[in-house]
Amino acid sequence: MSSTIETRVYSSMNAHNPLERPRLCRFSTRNLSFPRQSLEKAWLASELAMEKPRNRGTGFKCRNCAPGAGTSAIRRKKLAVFVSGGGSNFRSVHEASIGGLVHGDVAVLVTDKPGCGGADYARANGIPVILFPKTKSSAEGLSPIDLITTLRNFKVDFILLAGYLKLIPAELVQAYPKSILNIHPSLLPAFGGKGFYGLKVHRAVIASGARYSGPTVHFVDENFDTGRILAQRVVPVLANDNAEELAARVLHEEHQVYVEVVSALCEDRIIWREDGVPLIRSREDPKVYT
Ligand SMILES: Nc1nc2c(c(=O)[nH]1)N[C@@H](CN(C=O)c1ccc(C(=O)N[C@@H](CCC(=O)O)C(=O)O)cc1)CN2
Ligand SMILES: NCC(=O)N[C@@H]1O[C@H](COP(=O)([O-])[O-])[C@@H](O)[C@H]1O
Repeated sequence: MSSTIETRVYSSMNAHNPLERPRLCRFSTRNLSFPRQSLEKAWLASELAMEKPRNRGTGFKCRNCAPGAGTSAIRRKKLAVFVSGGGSNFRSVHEASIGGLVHGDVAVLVTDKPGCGGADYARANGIPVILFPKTKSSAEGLSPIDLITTLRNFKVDFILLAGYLKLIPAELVQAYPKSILNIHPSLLPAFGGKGFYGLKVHRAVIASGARYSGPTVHFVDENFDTGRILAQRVVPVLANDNAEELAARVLHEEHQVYVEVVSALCEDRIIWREDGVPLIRSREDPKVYT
């Protein structure tokens, strides 16, 4: 069996231009820590995504559209989720998608750790897994431009970072304006930025004497954790908390708030205030924003 997979990569602008000659990409399957089939599946799904857009019924009937707008079908969105670890937030969003709480589908999982729990969950659920970024140790990873092309081929609308530990490059941020979210386990802008991830965040919160903490969902810009804040939840920091206990309390809230935010995102209920602050329009009462 060849140790190379060749596939076509179209420019992100003309994915369907029959006249465009696609670039030939070769992916070595040697030393792949995840089965060759995953990569083939990713490219096959990518090809299928280009040729046969999935038709998932007539679309979502919006019960709470602005008065006079009547019911209008809202297109079901396509999501890419980026993980580096266990993937419990990814799992929460995926389960909400299957359960009907999120009007979207996870089209692809992107990771820098192909052996992580999130990647295992994706493979077990038939979701293509893509390795990003390309590094010295993982030559099979995609370059930013190839990742963008692949996401376009999957028709991805929104990117959700969920415990992804690498800096998203400016090219990707610019290719998906106001369309990349991240969940961070502290009340930003406190305890964010380079070096603040996982238990390190909770250790810093406890050491600071802060009495409250909680998750922040924010839009992603070119820097770590400086994008516009969209949602937060608050939990108490107890006097005898250790980092693991606080992490578990915050993570429970993360699973709730990320599903609520992604649900709003997929139902086009995010609006931008004139000062640039994003707000979520209530599904129950369109006059209420949080
Ligand atoms: N362009 C952006 N990329 C990413 C953002 C972002 O807001 N903008 N958020 C992070 C997620 N994150 C916090 O929510 C975060 C992740 C990782 C780090 C960090 O310091 N990473 C280390 C490397 C860790 C590793 O590879 O094991 C580092 O860069 O030195 C800070 C914050 C995801 N990307
Ligand atoms: N700064 C980024 C960061 O620390 N993200 C955090 O990593 C964990 C991933 O858990 P999960 O893999 O079970 O979703 C979550 O607590 C998330 O907030």
